[in-house]
Amino acid sequence: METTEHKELTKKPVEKDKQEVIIEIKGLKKSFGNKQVLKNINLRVHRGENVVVLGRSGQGKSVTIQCIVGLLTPDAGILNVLGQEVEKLNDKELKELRTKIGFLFQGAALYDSMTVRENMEFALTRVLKITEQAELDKKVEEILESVGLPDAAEKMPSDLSGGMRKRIGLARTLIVQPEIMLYDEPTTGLDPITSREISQLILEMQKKYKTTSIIITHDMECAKITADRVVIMDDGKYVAEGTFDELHKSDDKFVKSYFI
Ligand SMILES: Nc1ncnc2c1ncn2[C@@H]1O[C@H](COP(=O)(O)OP(=O)(O)OP(=O)(O)O)[C@@H](O)[C@H]1O
Repeated sequence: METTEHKELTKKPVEKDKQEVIIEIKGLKKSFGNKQVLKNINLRVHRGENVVVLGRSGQGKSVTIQCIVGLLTPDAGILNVLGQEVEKLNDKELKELRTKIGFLFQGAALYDSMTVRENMEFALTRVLKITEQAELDKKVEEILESVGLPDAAEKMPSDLSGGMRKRIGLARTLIVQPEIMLYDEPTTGLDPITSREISQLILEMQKKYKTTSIIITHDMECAKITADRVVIMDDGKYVAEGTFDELHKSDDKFVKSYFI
């Protein structure tokens, strides 16, 4: 397995009041038929912050991030992303906003018929409109180095292990320099050691590329490694919020149940 050693990074507490708000969600509601999934979601994410969202299955964590990128339309509430109200954007503006947001969903979403290099170059030409080969080569080399797979450029996605696919998926997302990263269960399906490496890599990439991230996970080690702040979602609302350590020490029975 190709891996690199990732040194433990220390997290400095984010001085929230001094930081620009990058994502602001107020009173978000969303129903499907007669099922109200989001009842009242309120969240502010500051520049450079990693916010982890915990919650049982089917609580609407993924629905929330789909609303953030305008893939789902909320029934009520305000969603402000990078200073723009998502609901008020036309198709062109929404497309433009999405180029500033990277997604890492459960399947790493690589094109299987393209090599790793072609996957990266495709993203670069499509989003950043880079066409000069020397610049493409430089960016591909740099990002593969960053994710610890400098020799993977000519490989096909089918030749990669699950952990390597996640790294390459992360590289393909980060290569276009998104301001916001949205991770939906980035460590699902990986063994504990690879999961830890991916969590460490998410933290490392946040520091290096200064992205602002929302990370949905059921993996408590991922939460511990990556989170500046953790929110817990239940019954369509965020019911607890704090640093990982604050929530870990909570006396609240419901919050405690996540840390057993
Ligand atoms: N497009 C849709 N149409 C109808 N129902 C949907 C749609 N998207 C999500 N839902 C429903 O909304 C609820 C919340 O789904 P969501 O995927 O956000 O949960 P989650 O908290 O992310 O769960 P998990 O941790 O299992 O991924 C589920 O009951 C799901 O079936």
